[in-house]
Amino acid sequence: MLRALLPLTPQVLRVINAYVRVPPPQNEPILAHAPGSPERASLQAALERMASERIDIPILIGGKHVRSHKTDTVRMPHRHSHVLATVNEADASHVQQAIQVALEAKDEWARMPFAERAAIFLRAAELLATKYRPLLNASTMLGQSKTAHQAEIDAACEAIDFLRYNVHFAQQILSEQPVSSAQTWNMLDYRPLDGFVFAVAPFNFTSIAMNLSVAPALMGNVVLFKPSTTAALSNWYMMELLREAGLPDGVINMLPGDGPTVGNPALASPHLGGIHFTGSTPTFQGMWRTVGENIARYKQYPRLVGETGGKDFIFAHASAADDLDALATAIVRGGYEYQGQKCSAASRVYVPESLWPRLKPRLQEMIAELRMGDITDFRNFMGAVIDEKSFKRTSSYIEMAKHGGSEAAILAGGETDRSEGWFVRPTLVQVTNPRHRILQEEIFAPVVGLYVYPDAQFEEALRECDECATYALTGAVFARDRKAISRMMHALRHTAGNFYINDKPTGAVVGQQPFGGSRASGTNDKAGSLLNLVRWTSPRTIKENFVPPTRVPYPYMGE
Ligand SMILES: NC(=O)c1ccc[n+]([C@@H]2O[C@H](COP(=O)([O-])OP(=O)(O)OC[C@H]3O[C@@H](n4cnc5c(N)ncnc54)[C@H](O)[C@@H]3O)[C@@H](O)[C@H]2O)c1
Ligand SMILES: N[C@@H](CCC=O)C(=O)O
Repeated sequence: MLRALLPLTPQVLRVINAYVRVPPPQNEPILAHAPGSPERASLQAALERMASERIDIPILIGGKHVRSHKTDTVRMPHRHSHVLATVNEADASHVQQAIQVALEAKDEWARMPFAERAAIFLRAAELLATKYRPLLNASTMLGQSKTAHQAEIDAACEAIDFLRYNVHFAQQILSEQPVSSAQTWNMLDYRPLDGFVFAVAPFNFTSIAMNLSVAPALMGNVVLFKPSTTAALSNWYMMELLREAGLPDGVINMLPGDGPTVGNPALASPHLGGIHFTGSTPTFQGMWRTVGENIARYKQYPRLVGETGGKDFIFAHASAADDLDALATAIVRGGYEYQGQKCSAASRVYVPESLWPRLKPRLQEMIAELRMGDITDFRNFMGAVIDEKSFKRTSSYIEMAKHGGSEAAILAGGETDRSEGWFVRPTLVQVTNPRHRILQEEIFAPVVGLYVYPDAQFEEALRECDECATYALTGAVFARDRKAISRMMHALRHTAGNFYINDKPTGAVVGQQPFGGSRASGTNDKAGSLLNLVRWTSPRTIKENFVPPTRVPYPYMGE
C-alpha cells in the first residue's frame, strides 16, 4: 500500500523509517495459571492434544516444507519413551538451498519500509499473547520439560517482550541521524548486513530462539535459523506463528539438524554476514575459530554476536544476617528453577561462616521440599534435565562430589533416576577448596556448589569469586551494609554482565535488565536492547550537497 503511493527513494525511506511512532512497549503480564483460571484450562487442553499426537517437523526453506532422509525425534525429557515429534534434519545441500532462497528474498525485504516490517512482528506479539500462547507454552513444557510458570515467563512473556521492545529500540536507532545544515543534508541509511545472518539457538529458551532470528530480520536481514533439536517442537510452532503474522517466505528459513552438519556449510559461505548465537562457550569458540580460518573468503567481516555459558554466583556478606530467608530463597529459586538449566542459574554460592549455622538447615529444609516430576502435574516445581547426555554429565559431577574425599560433601539431593525421565534431584555440594571444579565449570543442571569463607577473609573471598571461573554472566550479592554492597559492586565489576543486589541472579526482564555477559560468557551485546539491534545494521552515510561549489580556488587564495 505504502509502496504503491510513494516512490521509495532513500529520502522517502529515511522519513518513513525515522518518523513512524511505534506503540510504546510494555512488559507482557505473567498469567498465573491458578486452578480454575481460563488460561490454565486452555493450556491443559493444548497439553492433552499435543501429547496425543506425533507431528513431523520439516525443514523450512522459502516457505516450503522440505523433508530429508535423515530424521531425529523430540521426546518428553520427563517421560523419554514418549516421542512428540519427528524432526527432518538438514544437510549441506539444504543449507545451500536456504542461502540461495534467502538471498533472493533479501532485496524486497530490505527495501520494505520499517513500519511494514515492524507491523509483522507486532502482530506476532499479539498472536502470541492470545491464540498462540497455550500452543507455545504447552510445546515448551512438553518438549523442554518446563513447568507452566517457567514456560509462561519464557515462551509467552519474554518472547512477546522481545518482539515489542525490538521494534521500539529499532525505531530509536533509525531516528538517530547526524547534524545537517542549510547547504547539506546528512543521513545515515541503516542498511542490513551484506549477506545473510546465521541464527543458532540453544535448547533452553524458546524466547531466545525467537529473538535470535527476529532481531536481525527486523533490521532488514534474511536469516538461516538453526534450532536445537531438543527444542524443535516449540521452535516449529514459533515459525508457524511468524508466518501467520505475515513474515514473507524466505526471510527466516529453519534448518534443524546436527550442529556442524548445518553450521560448517553456513560458515563456509562467502555470503555470511553475521552469526547470532546463543549456546555453550565451546560451540561458540569453535564457530569463531572457523570464521577466522575462513576469513579471506567472505565478502565482508561477519558480525559475531554470541551469548554463551555461565558460572553464576551468589555472594553473601555477614550483614545479610537478618535476611536469611531471602538469601535461601534466592539460592533455591536461582539454582534449581528449570532444573538449573538457565545460563543465569546460581551455581556457586559464597557464604560467611557467621551465617552458615543458621542458613544450612534452612536451605536443606527448602531443598527437601521441592517437588520434581512430570511437568503436567502443576504441583511440581521442577521437571527433568533435557536429555540423556545432560543426565550422564550431571551424574558424573555428582559422583565426583560423592567420592570427593574431604574437599566435597553433598548436603542435599545427590539422587538421580533415569528410568522414566532424566531426573536429577536438586543437589547442594559444599566444597572446602575455593578452586574446586564444582565452583569453576558450568554443569547446566540442578547442582549448586557452596563455599563457606571466614568472615575476616571477605576480601580474599571476593577475589576468589572474581578469579575462580572464566565466565562473567550473572551474579548476585546479599547484604544490608551499604559499604559492603559498594565494595562488592566494585570488586565484582567484571565478574557479571547482569548484577543483582539482594535478589536471585535469574529472571532478567526485557526492557528492564538488558541481558548478557562478558569474558567466556559472550560478546555482551545485551539481548533485547538497542545494543544488540545495532549489530544487525551496517549504516551508510549519505551527504547531499544542495549548493555544490563551482570554482576550485579557495577564498584564502585571493589577492
Ligand atoms: N548467555 C546466554 O544468554 C545464554 C542463554 C541460554 C543458554 N546459554 C548457554 O547455552 C548452553 C546450553 O544450550 P545448548 O546445550 O543448546 O548449547 P550447545 O552449544 O550445545 O548448542 C547450541 C546450538 O548450537 C548448535 N551447534 C553445535 N555445534 C555447532 C556448529 N559447529 N555449528 C553450528 N551450530 C552448532 C546446536 O545444534 C544448538 O542448536 C549453556 O552453556 C548455556 O549457558 C546461554
Ligand atoms: N535471561 C534469562 C536466562 C537465559 C539463559 O538461559 C534469565 O535472566 O534468567
